[in-house]
Amino acid sequence: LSPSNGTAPTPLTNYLDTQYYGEISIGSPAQMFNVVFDTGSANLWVPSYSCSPLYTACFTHNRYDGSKSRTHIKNGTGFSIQYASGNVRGFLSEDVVVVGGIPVVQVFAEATALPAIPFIFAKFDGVLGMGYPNVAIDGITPVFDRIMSQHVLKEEVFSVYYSKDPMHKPGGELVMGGTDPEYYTGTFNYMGTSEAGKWEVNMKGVTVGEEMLFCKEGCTAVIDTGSSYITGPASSVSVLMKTIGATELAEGGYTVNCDLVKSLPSVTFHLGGHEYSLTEEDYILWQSQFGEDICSVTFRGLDVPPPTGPIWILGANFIARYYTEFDRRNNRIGFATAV
Ligand SMILES: COCCCC[C@@](O)(c1ccccc1-c1ccccc1)[C@@H]1CCCN(C(=O)[C@H]2C[C@@H](N)[C@@H](O)C2)C1
Repeated sequence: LSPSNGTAPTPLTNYLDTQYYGEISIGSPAQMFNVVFDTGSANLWVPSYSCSPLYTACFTHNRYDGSKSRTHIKNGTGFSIQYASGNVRGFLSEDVVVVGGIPVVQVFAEATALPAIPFIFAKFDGVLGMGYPNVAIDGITPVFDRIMSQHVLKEEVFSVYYSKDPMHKPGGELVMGGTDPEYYTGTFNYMGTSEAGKWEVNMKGVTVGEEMLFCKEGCTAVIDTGSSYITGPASSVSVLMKTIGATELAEGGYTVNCDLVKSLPSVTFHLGGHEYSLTEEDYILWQSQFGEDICSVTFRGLDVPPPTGPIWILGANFIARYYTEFDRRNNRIGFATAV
């Protein structure tokens, strides 16, 4: 797998099965950054050298310094992107960005206001949006679109492998231009994206054990490489948690008694005529804190207001089980069993 045969791999790091990120460079000489490759957004931003000292999160991460890059092009337009956790503000710049060995001249944002929560917990520096152009703030052409227009990729697709085992090296892999057979078995099942220009599909239902409990009339599922967990409508997730005997923590997380994990039901997502099941191994995060075992459930309630919502967001814990191909040529998503 190398740029020569039209596919470009980027190894990813897995931090506690909740943060997956890979390295890119910006500028000449190269300034290195760790970024989350996020199908739920479509802009690239990294912390800025001119971030105010008020923002601690800037100083615990790599920062881009335009004055040190001979290929830096000044822009200065204001920028702000909104996440579920709050927004990131800054200004636009342009420079050579290298992803998987492929250089592109890219407009990106230098973040000058980076909220401590949650970014002091981020092991990565910034976010590289892998979403469609119509999701991009300020109409900026996304990185992957710039790479596609160079016609260096064998196929206009990218694929994501997230490992489930923090000791596994690499912790994951992004392949632009194809898939990596080393990380999946069997064939891909494909389904068309539901709405033009978003990495989301129609879901026909969510089954717990043998009973279809949620999304019975159909709903939308977003396949989001930038989310750690699976989120669903708060009411559905609270019923799901009651069904598996989980208790809610203060900050919206859930835990179960580790002794009961073995008997937990599988949760099955009905997508594109196929059933994608997660067992307790896929949705329980077994952590030992201060010598005792904490079994947290990697589901979260999240109410997304209409018309976008109600939606289910299938994040890293789903992708870790189902190797995912994002196909821009055919506007479809493919799943195969990850190894
Ligand atoms: C697989 O690796 C996941 C990376 C972690 C994502 C995340 O857990 C995170 C944790 C710690 C520090 C920062 C961030 C984080 C925050 C914002 C952008 C990117 C990463 C996010 C926490 C808030 C909710 N959430 C999203 O809205 C995410 C949803 C997604 N689409 C993004 O646009 C924002 C996920």
